[in-house]
Amino acid sequence: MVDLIAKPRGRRAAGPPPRLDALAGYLETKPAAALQADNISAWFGDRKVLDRVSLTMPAGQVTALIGPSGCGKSTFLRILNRMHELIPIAKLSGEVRIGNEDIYAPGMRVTDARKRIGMVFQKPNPFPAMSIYENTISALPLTGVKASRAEKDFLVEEALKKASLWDEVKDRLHQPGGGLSGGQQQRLCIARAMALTPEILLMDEPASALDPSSTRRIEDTIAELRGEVTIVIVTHNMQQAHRISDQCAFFLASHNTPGVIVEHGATEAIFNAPRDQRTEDYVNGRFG
Ligand SMILES: Nc1ncnc2c1ncn2[C@@H]1O[C@H](COP(=O)(O)OP(=O)(O)OP(=O)(O)O)[C@@H](O)[C@H]1O
Repeated sequence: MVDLIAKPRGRRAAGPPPRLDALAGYLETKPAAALQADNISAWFGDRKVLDRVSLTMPAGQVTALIGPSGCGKSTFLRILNRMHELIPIAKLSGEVRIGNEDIYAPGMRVTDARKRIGMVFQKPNPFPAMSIYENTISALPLTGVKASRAEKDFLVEEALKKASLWDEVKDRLHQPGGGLSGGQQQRLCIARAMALTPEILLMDEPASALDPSSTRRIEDTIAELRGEVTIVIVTHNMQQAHRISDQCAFFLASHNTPGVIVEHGATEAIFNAPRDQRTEDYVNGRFG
């Protein structure tokens, strides 16, 4: 019997926790992992949209991918969790590693990569008729874990707390996820991703469909998750990139050439002392 209480990770639910034997391997300490992309090129059919992009996304940090529309940010993000390969005409070359593990290695199953790399999309996409509770743990079957009711209760509370949603929904966990506001639905999607205890969380413009106060809640949630999970976020909002990220990568695809990273580095340097004129122009809103 494994007692998980001895090895907590993140914030824990209040009250006496249940024994969590079924979740032992699941909840055990998994520190945030670095993500490394090397020489990533991508195509849709014959059209090359990314050209030899390399980027280190340090463990526990927030990396923002910025750049004008169509320069390949979302494509790059989808390559990081093997979603690109779902598109029939899509191809790619290069390597993506979590720690030392190549997520495209022949032995690595897509589901294994997805368990370690959560994703949140631009439009909140909870299952609308499914309860908040069931939404939160809807990806649990992917893990093969057979959790007891008490274990599920624990996991739901834990994940909703990580997504800063618990206090707002704890009294209506069995109501439909579709009944939440847009911002709450997006935090439910973050909870659903965090319920898989990922090492990496990818976010594709997670606040672009939300009002300013919901956007702020998402940013606060990202700040809370920093350190516990490695976050890679695509955003068009330069103030947001500045507020929430530790480092930025500026993507650009000029004159129908494939997207490249023009410059990357610490967020303060990208905003206050960029090396490339194009970066300076972009972060100051002169194009894009
Ligand atoms: N499914 C697809 N089929 C064909 N081409 C695609 C597909 N998805 C994206 N593209 C093309 O790949 C290029 C990069 O698109 P991508 O969505 O990655 O850019 P982006 O920087 O994320 O843009 P945005 O900021 O507007 O979301 C674009 O030229 C786009 O038209």
